[in-house]
Amino acid sequence: MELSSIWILGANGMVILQVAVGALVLVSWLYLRRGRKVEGGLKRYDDLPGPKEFPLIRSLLQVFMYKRPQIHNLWTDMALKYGPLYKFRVPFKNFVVVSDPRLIPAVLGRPGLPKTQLYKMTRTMFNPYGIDNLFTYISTSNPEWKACRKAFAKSMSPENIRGMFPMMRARCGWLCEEVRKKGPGAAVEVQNAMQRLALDMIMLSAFDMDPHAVDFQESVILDSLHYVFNDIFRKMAMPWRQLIFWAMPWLPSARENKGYHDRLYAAWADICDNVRGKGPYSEDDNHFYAIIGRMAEPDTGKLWSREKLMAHCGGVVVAGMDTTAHAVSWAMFCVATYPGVQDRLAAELDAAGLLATPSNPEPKELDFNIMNELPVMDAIIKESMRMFPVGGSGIGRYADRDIDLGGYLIPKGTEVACCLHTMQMVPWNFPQPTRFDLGRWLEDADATDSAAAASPRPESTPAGAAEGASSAPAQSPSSSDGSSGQDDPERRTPGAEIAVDGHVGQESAAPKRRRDIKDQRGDSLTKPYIPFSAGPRDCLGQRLGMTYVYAMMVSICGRFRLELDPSMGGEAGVLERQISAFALAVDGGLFLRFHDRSVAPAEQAAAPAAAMSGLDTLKQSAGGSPGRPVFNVTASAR
Ligand code: HEM
Repeated sequence: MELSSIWILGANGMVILQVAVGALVLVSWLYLRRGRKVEGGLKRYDDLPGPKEFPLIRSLLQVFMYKRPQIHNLWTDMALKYGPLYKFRVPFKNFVVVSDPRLIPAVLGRPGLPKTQLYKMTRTMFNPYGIDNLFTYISTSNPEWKACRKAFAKSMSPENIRGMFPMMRARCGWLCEEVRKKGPGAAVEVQNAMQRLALDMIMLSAFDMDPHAVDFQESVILDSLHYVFNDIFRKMAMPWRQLIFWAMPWLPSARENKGYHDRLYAAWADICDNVRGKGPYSEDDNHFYAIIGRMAEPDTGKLWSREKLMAHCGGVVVAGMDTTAHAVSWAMFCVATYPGVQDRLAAELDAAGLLATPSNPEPKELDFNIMNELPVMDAIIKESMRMFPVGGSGIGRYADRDIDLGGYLIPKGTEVACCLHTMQMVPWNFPQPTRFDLGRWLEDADATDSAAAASPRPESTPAGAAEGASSAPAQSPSSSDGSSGQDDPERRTPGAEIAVDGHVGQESAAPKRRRDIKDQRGDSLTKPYIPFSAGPRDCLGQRLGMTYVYAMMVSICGRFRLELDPSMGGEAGVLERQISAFALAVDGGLFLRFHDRSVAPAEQAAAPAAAMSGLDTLKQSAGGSPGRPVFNVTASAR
């Protein structure tokens, strides 16, 4: 203000002016604040941070401009920018994306939120009648979901899984023999190979049926599933696709679509007939096929219809097969790629007698209990499931009422994404999240030696972190919990009798699991490590799945030294080709070279390069997204 004005106003006038300005500022602030509050003292959804919006299309442009199949990376990149709770709007749909573990109970806990209706679209994978299965029931208040969940859980007891273990071991050994036959250094598309192994294991475990997928027979299930997965994603993006097929069934694409679906339904129906054929079952038979074969309608007491059985049998196969296969594939990728990891693992397996060498070509037979004594393996599996959670862009929930999330009123109808990848790959939950760091899971400091920088993504802390509860969640070092009881970290590792600080019988310098895993208990739903999801809809088969993963990893890593095939373009090439399909996968296949540890390096060098055959993948020629593997074993080499 100029001196002349002071002179005009005088000293008192200046004071009055200052008070007036101050009052104006205060009143405006109070007014604005009042405008931002809604009933109950909550802030408005509109006030959440989030990406730029345009008229009509809102943030749709960001989705199209992003590498579309990498939706998990889009969620994570935005979380790095907008914080642990942000909004994302496209025409007719409002989203919030949550990566603050303290908000998990409100989303995934009890009562939590129902699943998004998108899950219903996966029903076409299992039957043409729109019948639900455990995975597609929307609400936990549905009595059918409750009854199934309770009944099926009995088949996942540690005793049952222990009983299945010899089968798992044999099947893993069988796969290793097939790979050995290819010769030293064979390049194997591991996603396909692990799907074959996992399909055999889940079919044998659940139904006592042997699809012989590891010996590379044609598999209708694998062949059709790939097409059907893609079809579901396409229908989500283009809802009119179904209408076109329905209205014009003579179109070649419509006929192809029907053909794939019909073949898959026939496979599920075959399983149902097998289940029925083995019955009737006694009440104390807790095999999965017996439990499902006894399931009856509560009102009539009649056994489930064939159609309903189809929905549930197919559901278990798909839920168990694809997840397990991709979890193992990612773990193998980590072993092959991150420096020092393979050597540490080899030392641990060697000490346990589980490593093949030229002088000891057949390692000790894998024992169910020994898996609890391999902390490095344990850490590798956990860390790979942190960085590459197969449920990548899930978990989708839906606000069926107005809810309070982190102090914001989220209106009814909002889609609530609890993206596992985001939750596990942001620095406020895991410091240096793109670093493959065994030290997160082991007590010894050396573990961090086997870490490596992994991703081109910046590791910034959130700029626009939502106010209130979501700005800086507690860091969590290690394993998750959930509410089903199965995912207690101690029990999730195979075998009920895990030694948490275990590595029994080794000298004190040996690595140990972190003791603080125990501290996680009692606070189960607020940990950011949730590769099996959390709460009442967490993974029913996580104990079984982890046992598969351990058995596969120990068998394969004990017999082969893994190397990322040069055609993959190194770690960056693989990360670039990640896609959020039904599970987090590598587009076009993940090729690793398998070097037989029982063959001396000099002999390996002299041996002819392996011809790739049944273990390979081809580019999908029709129906699927280009570059995705097909599972046709008759396919020739890439
Ligand atoms: C390493 C292996 C596995 C991983 C990482 C995994 C992960 C998951 C995740 C993240 C979910 C929650 C999905 C969602 O809400 O969208 C889930 C659900 C489920 N999983 Fe798994 N899974 C694995 C193995 C298995 C196996 C072997 C089985 C079967 C026998 C199985 C059966 C199920 C079922 C039935 C559900 C739905 C449960 C419900 O909604 O009540 N999973 N799994």
